[in-house]
Amino acid sequence: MTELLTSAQMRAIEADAIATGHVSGLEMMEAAGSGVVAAILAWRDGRDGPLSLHGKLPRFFGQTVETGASAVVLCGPGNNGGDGFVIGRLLHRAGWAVEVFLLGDPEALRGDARTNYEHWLEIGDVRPLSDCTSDRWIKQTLVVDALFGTGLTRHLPDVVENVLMATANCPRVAVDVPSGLCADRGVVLSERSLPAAHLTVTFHRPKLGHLLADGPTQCGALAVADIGLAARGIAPFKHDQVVSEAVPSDLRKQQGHKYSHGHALVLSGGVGRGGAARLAARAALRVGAGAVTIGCPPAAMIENAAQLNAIMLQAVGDVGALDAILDDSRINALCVGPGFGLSEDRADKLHALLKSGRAAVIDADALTLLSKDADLRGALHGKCVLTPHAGEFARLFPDLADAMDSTPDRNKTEIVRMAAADVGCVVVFKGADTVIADPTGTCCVNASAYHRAAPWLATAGSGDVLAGLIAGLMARGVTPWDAAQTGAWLHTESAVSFGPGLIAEDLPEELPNVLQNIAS
Ligand SMILES: NC(=O)C1=CN([C@@H]2O[C@H](COP(=O)(O)OP(=O)(O)OC[C@H]3O[C@@H](n4cnc5c(N)ncnc54)[C@H](O)[C@@H]3O)[C@@H](O)[C@H]2O)[C@@H](O)CC1
Ligand SMILES: [K+]
Repeated sequence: MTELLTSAQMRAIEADAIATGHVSGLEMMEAAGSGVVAAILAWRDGRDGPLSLHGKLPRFFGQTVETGASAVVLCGPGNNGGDGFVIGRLLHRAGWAVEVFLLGDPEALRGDARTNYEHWLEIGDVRPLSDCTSDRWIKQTLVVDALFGTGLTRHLPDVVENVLMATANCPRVAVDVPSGLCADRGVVLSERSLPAAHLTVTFHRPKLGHLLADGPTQCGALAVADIGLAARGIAPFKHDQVVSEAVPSDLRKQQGHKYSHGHALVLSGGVGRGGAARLAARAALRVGAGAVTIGCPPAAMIENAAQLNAIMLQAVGDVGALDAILDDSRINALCVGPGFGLSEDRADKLHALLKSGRAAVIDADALTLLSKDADLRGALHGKCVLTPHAGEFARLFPDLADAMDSTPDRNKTEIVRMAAADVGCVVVFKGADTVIADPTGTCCVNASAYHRAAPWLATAGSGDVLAGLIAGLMARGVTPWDAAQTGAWLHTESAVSFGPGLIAEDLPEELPNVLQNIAS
């Protein structure tokens, strides 16, 4: 499990390591610079570097050893700039021609950044960033972006934006965070569309901003370098302060008959609206629920019967009929929302499902019903999992959605934690950066990014499959939290494994390959 840190947490870890004498700031800065240079050399030489790399790097297209390697290092006024001076020195030692530019007054440099600035002055000079004009970049020199890291607090100055725009055609390495990207929220603090880095090398742990929102696009590929803190992990943070990357539960099946693996009931909409529920039901069955039943209005029985084999079918006329089905105590997980409809009788049925107290995935139309009806919302309980996309989230939690868009220090993970605490159950806020939280503050991110990027997952019916996966896992007895996290993880893995051209029907069919890979 990898933890994702905020800037403040990274600063606290560094300060604690320094205060306890574990490592000095100067040693960390040297290790940071050396980690970046190791990654640059590996990229240039087309070999696997010493750092594990997330995502794909393009072939290095700058100058080579044979043609003479050159780099321009852009340094900022803080410790990110300090890393830049180390990188300049180490690249120079490796035989590169290096030019260094600095934003701001050299006299204002402090601490370890100042020490490394002075070391660099023994090698070469430092010119003002404003001297960087665009005609310098036609040589395809490697650009090292050490302007701002985790200390970025406001929009970029014009001079920085101009230089970043002028580097658009150059191979570019970002130190810790691409300058302009907020390390906590993954949003770009600039009105302009800044060119992305090809490679970002961060330190100790990825930051939230590397995975959220625009982070993956801006970072290019991501590498993580140790700076002497590996043994210190992420202490001293409590579980409700730490965000992890999503990981799957152990999905091996024990021996048993079908009902010992649970029975999921998926509610479907009326005639011509059953596809979404069928997708969810198929995913629930593929992920290992022992039995799956679709409950549909009587008029939709023929349509569904014509499409289903292993999935069972029951007519659900009114709420009384639903209650009768729910009398079967073997039904232990519910999925409601995909193609469900919004009429009044649907709200009554949703109420009956919630009243049964069973594990339940609430998706799509069921979320819209919830957002309109306080009684329904009040019937949510700890075994529910809500799976809103951005629009549904904004309808359910309008104040939180506003705060995420307008409050600089609120990121998606904090917002989803607050939503989960509000409704008292697990919330899965879907997107390329899916964030999952439970009411106790446990939180993880399942990012379809870097080596797990699957843009083809944005396809009709993909959300229905996710709802079915989570319901199927809960039928198997997996807790709502683990089912949400594992379902999201499997959803991405199936999409990555299938590749481009994917449609929602392919996701459940790809699942056996994914399950067999994680079991081996
Ligand atoms: N001991 C440490 O703290 C270590 C820090 N490291 C590096 O240090 C970085 C963090 O250093 P800092 O906290 O100094 O932060 P930064 O170097 O990211 O930037 C902070 C400086 O930029 C100014 N600033 C922020 N936003 C601005 C804007 N939009 N326009 C103009 N000025 C702006 C701040 O006032 C401050 O002077 C990390 O990203 C990492 O690269 C590494 O060297 C590892 C060790
Ligand atoms: K940077």
